[in-house]
Amino acid sequence: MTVLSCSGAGFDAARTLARVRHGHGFFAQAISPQPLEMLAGELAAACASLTLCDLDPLFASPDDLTLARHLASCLSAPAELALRSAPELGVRRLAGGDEHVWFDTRFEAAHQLPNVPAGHPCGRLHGHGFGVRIEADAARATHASLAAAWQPLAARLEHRLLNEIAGLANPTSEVLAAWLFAELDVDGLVAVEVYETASAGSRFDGGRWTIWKTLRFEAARAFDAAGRYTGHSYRLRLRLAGDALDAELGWLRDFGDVKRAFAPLYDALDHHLLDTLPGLAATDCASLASYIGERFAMPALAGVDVLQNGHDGALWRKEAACTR
Ligand SMILES: Nc1nc2c(c(=O)[nH]1)N=C([C@H](O)[C@H](O)COP(=O)(O)OP(=O)(O)OP(=O)(O)O)CN2
Repeated sequence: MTVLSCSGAGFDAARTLARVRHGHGFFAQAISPQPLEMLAGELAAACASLTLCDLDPLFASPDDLTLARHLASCLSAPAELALRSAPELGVRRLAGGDEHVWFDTRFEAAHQLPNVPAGHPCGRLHGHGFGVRIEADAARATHASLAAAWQPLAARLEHRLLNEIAGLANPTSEVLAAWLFAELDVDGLVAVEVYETASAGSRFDGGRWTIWKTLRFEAARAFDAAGRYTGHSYRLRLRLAGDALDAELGWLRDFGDVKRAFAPLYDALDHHLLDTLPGLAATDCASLASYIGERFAMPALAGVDVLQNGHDGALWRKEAACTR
């Protein structure tokens, strides 16, 4: 088990790429074993040093990967560094040095889950604006090649009833992510993520699925030696992982089951003073993530993310190497 810190910071800057001069609102996210305050301070300083800069004289080629490498090099511990240069585009540089590009897209479609128990809302014909993230090896794919590879899939999925498509008779997020992984013609494909709703999603990397359910809770804590209080709208992401789906239901575990099983812990956290929670050693995000990870006894639980302000927080992981 391990706990990592996670922090985010943005900067606005100009650059020339493919001879076109333009500007971006970049957003960087770093994940590292450093204490949160140290990671957040170093990332904020690195981003501030690029704020409102012309990047052209600073870098031989101010592309996303070069900037991600630069920001990672400003941190005093090895970190995973993700950089988003547009709402739908970004790169991810893992702590070990692997580099990925990702492209986000969407499609609108209907589906129903035919094997769920009677009365389950997903047994009814309904629909979603499905979010999709395609992530690939940066040495073998580009944002443009990912966007091009998506086009034939978009034509097959957009405004369709997914159950009528070969291979999607039971179109859960997990089945859809694996189907897209098989159907996408992408050199160096690393993973596909599918988001049915803003609060739940699934990732398939060719062998293993991760699913998550995101919840919010509102809580207070004492934040200094004088015992003064502050409060946060915490974002909590519960992650489960496995290398096989339930043969009939086509999922690792119903998102709704994850939420229901978590309800007793949720009730202990939401609208409470965290300092009074029995067994919680400290109220920083790392302590909270560990507390939840150690107490939420759901088989296949792989991770717990606790963010206190949307981008700063801690990631508890059952396996050290896994940040997604
Ligand atoms: N592991 C999976 N569980 C569920 C899937 C799935 O694909 N994989 N799909 C569904 C439904 O299609 C549903 O639309 C989405 O589920 P859920 O997150 O439970 O939906 P809500 O938006 O209603 O959740 P709230 O937390 O109440 O907002 C069900 N499960």
